[in-house]
Amino acid sequence: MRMLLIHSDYIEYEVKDKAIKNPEPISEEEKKGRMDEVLVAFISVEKVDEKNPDEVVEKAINEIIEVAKQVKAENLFVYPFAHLSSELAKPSVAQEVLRRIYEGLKERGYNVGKAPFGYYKAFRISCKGHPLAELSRTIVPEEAKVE
Ligand SMILES: Nc1ncnc2c1ncn2[C@@H]1O[C@H](CO)[C@@H](NC(=O)[C@@H](N)CO)[C@H]1O
Repeated sequence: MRMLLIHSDYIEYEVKDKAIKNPEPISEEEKKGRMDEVLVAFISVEKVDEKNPDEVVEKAINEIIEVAKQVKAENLFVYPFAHLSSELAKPSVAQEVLRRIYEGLKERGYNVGKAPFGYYKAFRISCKGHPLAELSRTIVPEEAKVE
């Protein structure tokens, strides 16, 4: 899994079109969204994550919360983003992994937003620009690590 973490003044998105055959069903109001004072996690779920989805979900949640505490962000935003890797997991696995990360962050008491899965979207973001405002993380299951 590859994550790009951007501490932002705001993130806003607008759904433009379907990008896969069966995108996540969304309501009219979910076609646009905005969140202010937010740590945005752009996430590409990778093929290697299919070896142990449970483990990568847990690790991703912990990594996002660790950065949220460092930058003092109370709002989080999970953004499915298929552009951080050339070894993507299939959409069905990716959608479930992203859903579990979103739910797990909410369960830990954060105010969490998400962008819909499986669409082309326009988005605007305002990065805060401080030294910890732009971070990346790579997460792999233990068994996938080469000795
Ligand atoms: N392995 C994966 N990890 C994360 N997201 C993934 C994915 N496979 C499919 N998606 C979702 O389907 C859209 C088309 O690839 C993706 N859309 C996007 O990435 C938008 N930024 C528009 O390009 C995304 O919603």
